[in-house]
Amino acid sequence: MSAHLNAALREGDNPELTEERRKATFDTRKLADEFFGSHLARRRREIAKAIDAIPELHDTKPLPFMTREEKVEEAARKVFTLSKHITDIVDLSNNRETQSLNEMVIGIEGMPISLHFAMFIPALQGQADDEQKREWLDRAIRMEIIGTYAQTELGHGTNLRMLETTATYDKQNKEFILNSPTLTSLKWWPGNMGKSCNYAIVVANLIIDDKLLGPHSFMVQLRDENSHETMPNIQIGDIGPKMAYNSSDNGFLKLSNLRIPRRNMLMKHAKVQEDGTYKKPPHEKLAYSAMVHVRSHMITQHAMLLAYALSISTRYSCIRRQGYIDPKKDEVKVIEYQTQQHRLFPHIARAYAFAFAGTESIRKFEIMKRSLEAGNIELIADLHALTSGLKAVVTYLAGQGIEQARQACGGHGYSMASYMGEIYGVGIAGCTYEGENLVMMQQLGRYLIKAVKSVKEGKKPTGYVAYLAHAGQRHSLIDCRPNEGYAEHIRAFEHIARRQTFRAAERLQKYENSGLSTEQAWNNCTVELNRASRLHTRLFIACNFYERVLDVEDMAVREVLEDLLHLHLNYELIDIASYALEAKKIRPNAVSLVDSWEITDREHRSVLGRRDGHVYENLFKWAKSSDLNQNDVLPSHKKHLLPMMLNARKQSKL
Ligand SMILES: CCCCCCCCC/C=C/C(=O)SCCNC(=O)CCNC(=O)[C@H](O)C(C)(C)COP(=O)(O)OP(=O)(O)OC[C@H]1O[C@@H](n2cnc3c(N)ncnc32)[C@H](O)[C@@H]1OP(=O)(O)O
Ligand SMILES: Cc1cc2nc3c(=O)[nH]c(=O)nc-3n(C[C@H](O)[C@H](O)[C@H](O)COP(=O)(O)OP(=O)(O)OC[C@H]3O[C@@H](n4cnc5c(N)ncnc54)[C@H](O)[C@@H]3O)c2cc1C
Repeated sequence: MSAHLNAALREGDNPELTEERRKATFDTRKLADEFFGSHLARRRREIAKAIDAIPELHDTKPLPFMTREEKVEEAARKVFTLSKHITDIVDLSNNRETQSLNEMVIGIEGMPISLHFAMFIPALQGQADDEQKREWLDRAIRMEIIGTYAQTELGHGTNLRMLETTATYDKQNKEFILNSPTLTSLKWWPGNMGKSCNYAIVVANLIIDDKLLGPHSFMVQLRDENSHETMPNIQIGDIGPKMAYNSSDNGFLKLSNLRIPRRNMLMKHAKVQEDGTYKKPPHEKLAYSAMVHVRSHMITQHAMLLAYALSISTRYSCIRRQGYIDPKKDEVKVIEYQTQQHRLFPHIARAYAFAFAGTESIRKFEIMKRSLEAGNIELIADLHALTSGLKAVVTYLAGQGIEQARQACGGHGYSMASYMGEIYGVGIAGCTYEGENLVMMQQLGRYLIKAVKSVKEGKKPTGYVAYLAHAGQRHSLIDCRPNEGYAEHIRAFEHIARRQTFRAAERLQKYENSGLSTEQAWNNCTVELNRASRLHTRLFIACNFYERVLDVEDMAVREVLEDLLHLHLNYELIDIASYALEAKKIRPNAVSLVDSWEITDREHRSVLGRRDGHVYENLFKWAKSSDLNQNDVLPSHKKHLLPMMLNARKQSKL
């Protein structure tokens, strides 16, 4: 078959999909280059090819058929196999390459070293001093040790000021005594802490001479490096099955006056001298750096989860024929229904918008990290505000999009053969971890209120809040391209976001003037404030999408991205209205838009989303491979239900 715009075109595919792919108006590889960045797009193809050639990296059976224990073992088996090949396949220092490898081989259900790479190593990089990096970071990168990040407790996850785990400095012995004083102080949730990790960075309240100094990070050995048995003064275990992520052993940890050397407190920022002298960090929140790191990387990850769901659903919508538009003709592909298009296409636009926003948030994080290395803490507040809002808005909207994509698949979308249940379960976990969304929105709310206050003092706001300036001084976020198409949409968006932020600020001021305490006044308007934070963040996403599209050189790719941008801006602005015209324009490119994500069957693990479109025959094959079908009569049936029925028949004959 001649080289085609849609690189997914293959001999032998379901003709329904082939027909769709022939409609492509752009080169899907060029769009993949825009979505991932050309380097990562190329590397993902190379990684996928490398994995194809290593059978022991493939799923031994579909994950949904595995028990929890089998899942944990399968993930561990693959991690072990990967450790023998990983340096031939990826650049270990490239977070997005390792993330792609992880998602293609292990999948999204978690694995014994996900927290190791997601938080343990970043926390060491951000908070260990040079000597501590030499002692632990190098070993962690070589995977000689496996770590996690243990901050959340049974009783507290959001309110870090109230964490109960204590780290009391014993000057005499130059040691910290770590203790879980209450049941609610048990560390609870940390990924891979139950069974897999042998180290953890434990966040505990530092106490020196009875003075409480707040949360600090401590390196704690959980298990013997050789026997992997639990260390003395430690009780540890798995917290049990979750809604999803069940290849991960999220754990609990009880510390009983465990003694660790003074040098086990991470001392890049805050320090404790041998005599107990405490040196404050240059910024109190530097200890929170690992969370900001994950939040800045979650945006692209959740854009990818949304892309998984939409790839599955859009391809399936083009092979599924159901019902008629013209009763005199054949049953139509469900993608032809306006309602199906409005269910999918705005979320396809969002997946691109979120991916572009995510690239920007990672870029901003790297800039902040470099300026921090140079001793400059100025960018911390801006990045915290940006990543708090993006993490909350993108995880929530991506979750909504995944669920719409599932529903668009009808009954088969509800089968785990679609894999949608897992994608959704992992997607919405992001609404909770790394800071519950409504709480993170309030962090951005604080930032916006401060911006309004400075505008009212006559100062000119800059950066992402420039649009809050008074008319006349007003700066639009798209000032560098004021007259391009859609600029009016952006200005309308800025107007709505500005109005909401000032409305929330005025309401806060009114409550404060009425004599309410700051906290009470704040609580009374958090709904308005969160609305302002949501609009501010969605404005950022829209502006970033606008800028990215206008930078695209390939005209065919730029045209389809402009179609998506137009749909996105209208959808965002009206929020619920549908735009048939735009949807029609996108319709011919629907499959090619999702093919451009180049998500392999191995990666999305969905029978419905198969690239070749051969769904029904494979759905039946999938069902037949269920464990439950291995015996004609289930052993458990023989043990329980059969005797029950035989007894019932005996009884009825008496
Ligand atoms: C799919 C693949 C998956 C890939 C795998 C991913 C796996 C991930 C697994 C999950 C891991 C976890 O969940 S780890 C645990 C995650 N936990 C969390 O995120 C906890 C969330 N809670 C918090 O972060 C905090 O409690 C927070 C809500 C910010 C409130 O903290 P405080 O009370 O200390 O601070 P506040 O009083 O609110 O604010 C005081 C000032 O500090 C600033 N401030 C607060 N936090 C800041 C920060 N991080 N950086 C900079 N500045 C900060 C505020 O802006 C204020 O500035 P001013 O306004 O100027 O005063
Ligand atoms: C899959 C998964 C993996 C995780 N992995 C880790 C890990 O590796 N390491 C780790 O340390 N933790 C981990 N966590 C824990 C996670 O970080 C916390 O669950 C999260 O921070 C939320 O805190 P919480 O559970 O205390 O929720 P809560 O704060 O109890 O939330 C309950 C409700 O209270 C509301 N609420 C709380 N405070 C406020 C407020 N100030 N204003 C308004 N509303 C408020 C919330 O919005 C929410 O609606 C993980 C969690 C999950 C689900």
